Amino acid sequence: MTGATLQAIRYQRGSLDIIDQLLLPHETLYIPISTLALGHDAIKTMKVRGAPAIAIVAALTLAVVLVDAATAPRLTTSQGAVAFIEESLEFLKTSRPTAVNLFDAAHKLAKGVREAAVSATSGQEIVNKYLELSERMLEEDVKDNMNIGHFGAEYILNAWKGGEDLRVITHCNTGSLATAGYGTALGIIRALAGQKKLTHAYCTETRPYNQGSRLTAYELVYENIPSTLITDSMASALLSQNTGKIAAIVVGADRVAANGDTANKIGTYQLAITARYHNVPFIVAAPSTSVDLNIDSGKEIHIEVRPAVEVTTLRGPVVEAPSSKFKKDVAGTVVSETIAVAARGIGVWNPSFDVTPAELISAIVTEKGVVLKGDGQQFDMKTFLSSN
Ligand SMILES: CSC[C@@H](O)[C@@H](O)C(=O)COP(=O)(O)O
Repeated sequence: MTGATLQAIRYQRGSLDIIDQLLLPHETLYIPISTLALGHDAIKTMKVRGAPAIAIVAALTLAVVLVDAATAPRLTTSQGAVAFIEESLEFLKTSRPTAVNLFDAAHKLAKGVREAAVSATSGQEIVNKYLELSERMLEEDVKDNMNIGHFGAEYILNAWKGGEDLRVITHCNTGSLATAGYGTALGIIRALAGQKKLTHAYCTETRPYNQGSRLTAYELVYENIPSTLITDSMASALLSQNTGKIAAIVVGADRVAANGDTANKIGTYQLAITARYHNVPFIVAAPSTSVDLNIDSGKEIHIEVRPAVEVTTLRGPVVEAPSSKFKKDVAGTVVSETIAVAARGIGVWNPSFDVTPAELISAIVTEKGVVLKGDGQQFDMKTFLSSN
């Protein structure tokens, strides 16, 4: 392990840079996010992605904009500043619909500045409050992930009866690139590897956007964690050929309903089904900011449907080459190559997420601890979160 994890988000007061994840794994390029439009576009086009990272980039985009515009007439009064913050957050919320973290962060930030406005005498006080709240979110996400890593590793090790050879499978990307740092499901893998308890991690390619092969594989290689890439369709074969060696399938979440139903990257549901068939624990790792207590079940989750081009092509730079060899557009921005992999004219369905029923989930690991099913074989996220 290298010790230092990748930093997808670089922030200091007044400036925000993110790794352009569309260029990974071939190019690690930080791009500045200095306006609401750039922040919105970075989330919508998936230059940054992953539920916690989306929320933090949205929150910090507005922090940067507020520092830049601190002397604007609109921000001089506390009411003007609150109105600007609320409008900006509403705009940022339209970037992607499924991960609840964005909505949770926007709600908490708007509530925080509204409360501050009761006694504030200037717009600057409101801006300062916003900066304090949004910067705290960045710090807390890393801490939360480390706790998820700790609790998840402990849960897997306690449940594992298979001896020294402990392997896990993960899906999509839930690591440093998807969060403020360390990661959720990948944080658990990181914690197991750090304790020298992990023999091997398998990551799925995660079509159509390939977060697994492009991002998770990159993080696993970067961290020197013994690992193997499989295509999504190989998971059942892997489980059947490694009976007694796979300790768990560990995934992240974009939204967990009050009953534990979990929306996560498309393909998660079929992994949960195969985990049940092969009697392997299926573990969801997510911060409490991914839990949506406003919805009783996964039926209420809005699933984002993304452009057909993600399915009909393989995106991303196609050759490993120094940045000078990448195509650039007129503005000098690196442009990804695209390879068509489908017959022209075919119809496409591209839901970005699916919902795994709570019934198929063994445990939900949060920063507050591990949520297990009660006597009725059901999760009660509300009771767990209010009592921990
Ligand atoms: C810690 S990230 C958890 C999830 O957000 C992750 O598994 C996922 O589904 C990401 O989807 P993406 O479409 O890449 O934003």
